[in-house]
Amino acid sequence: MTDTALRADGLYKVFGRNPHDAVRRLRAGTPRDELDGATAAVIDASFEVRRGEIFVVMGLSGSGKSTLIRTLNGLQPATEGTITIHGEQLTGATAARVREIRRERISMVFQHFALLPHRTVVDNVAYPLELRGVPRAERLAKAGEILALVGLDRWADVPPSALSGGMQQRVGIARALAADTDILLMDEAFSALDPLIRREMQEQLLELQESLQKTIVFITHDLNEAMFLGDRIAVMRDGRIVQIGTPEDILTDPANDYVEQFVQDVDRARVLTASNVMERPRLTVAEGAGPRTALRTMRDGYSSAAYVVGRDRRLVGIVRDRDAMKLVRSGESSLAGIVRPVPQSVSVDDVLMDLFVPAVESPLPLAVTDDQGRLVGVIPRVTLLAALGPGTTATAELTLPLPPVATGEIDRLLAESEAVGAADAADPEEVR
Ligand SMILES: Nc1ncnc2c1ncn2[C@@H]1O[C@H](COP(=O)(O)OP(=O)(O)OP(=O)(O)O)[C@@H](O)[C@H]1O
Repeated sequence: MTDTALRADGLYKVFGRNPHDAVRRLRAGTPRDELDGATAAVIDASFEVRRGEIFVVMGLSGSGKSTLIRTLNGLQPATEGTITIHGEQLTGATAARVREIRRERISMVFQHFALLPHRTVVDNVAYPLELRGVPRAERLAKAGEILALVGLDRWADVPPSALSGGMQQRVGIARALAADTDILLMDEAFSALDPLIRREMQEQLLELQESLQKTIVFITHDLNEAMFLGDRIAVMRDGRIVQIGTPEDILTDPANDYVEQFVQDVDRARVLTASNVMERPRLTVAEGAGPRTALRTMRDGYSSAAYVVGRDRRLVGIVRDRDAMKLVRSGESSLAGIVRPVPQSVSVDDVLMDLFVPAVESPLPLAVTDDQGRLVGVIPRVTLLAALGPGTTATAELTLPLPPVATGEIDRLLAESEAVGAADAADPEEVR
């Protein structure tokens, strides 16, 4: 089994007169708007969607998204090119086989829910199973389970019209899940919902996806939605895919001016993660180092505190300049007694939106750790603000809660302690 659930190669969909001739002309370089009598809705689309991935197709109205999705599920034949679903070619299959592939492999969720008004919620969800001839008791049991999954089990026996828009769309999703196909095609599935409900639905979809691991092709004209949901995003313009990439790729490295203009309005705080903006940690002291080394590091970094890292750069704690000074005064050679717990650290995958509170509460540039607890980066507050992109004007680091001890004072103390022959417990490891 391959890891590719769905793939398109050189796909064209042209409506109107002489579609194959139009494809030939497009290939020869004729602009799309000079194809008299023919509309090229999808032009030379090639991509693959991996199993378990949310692949978003994003573009303005008329860019060809709906046509692409209808071609992918065989509702309308491609003009040229191929579509492969789990290794089987859809393009070129008989109409009967296309219907079978669709039934077994692909479910759709539509913008306007497309529920059956005279059936109860549970019967709507059970409908795809009914089409497959699953006995009533069995399909109702399965539908009930899925309704519980989307939090609608209490509403099983009412007609869809008794539900709010968001709840109706959850029924639509439940129906698609009941079909138990690997691939879900979602066409502007949340676009008809109020913004707050829409946000909730996006979050719920991601939650469901964590456990279900479906292959989802999600169509939207909303870039924020695309960025929030997509593992990868294909940006369409005038029938062509102009860029395919992760949300971070598209935000930080737009392929052309068109994509760049699009991403200007993106809510970066929901897209970029700590790993996208973190810097190399500078203020670190090895766990085995002594208070004098720690003090020098803090003095050189004009900081009142530093991170302490152990073997493999594991984040161990934090030391403060005042505590280190006390140790030096008392002739102590090990840092161990003054290492405090790190008040705030974040993970590489946390989105910027979740970093603000920790950043405000952190006495040092925010520590970023990987899943093994290693210190892999830090985020100064100014970097966090700058990362929010156009319009942010912050130019200086905010003041630390506790200002560092004056360097002159530290210099004096270090000189005095050297004069009496004090030394740190161990040579500090090289910490980069
Ligand atoms: N059945 C059809 N016959 C002729 N032209 C069509 C047909 N369906 C779509 N088109 C044209 O193909 C182009 C792409 O339309 P499509 O609906 O795929 O875009 P879209 O990105 O989904 O836009 P929207 O979000 O408005 O639906 C448009 O120019 C549209 O007019």
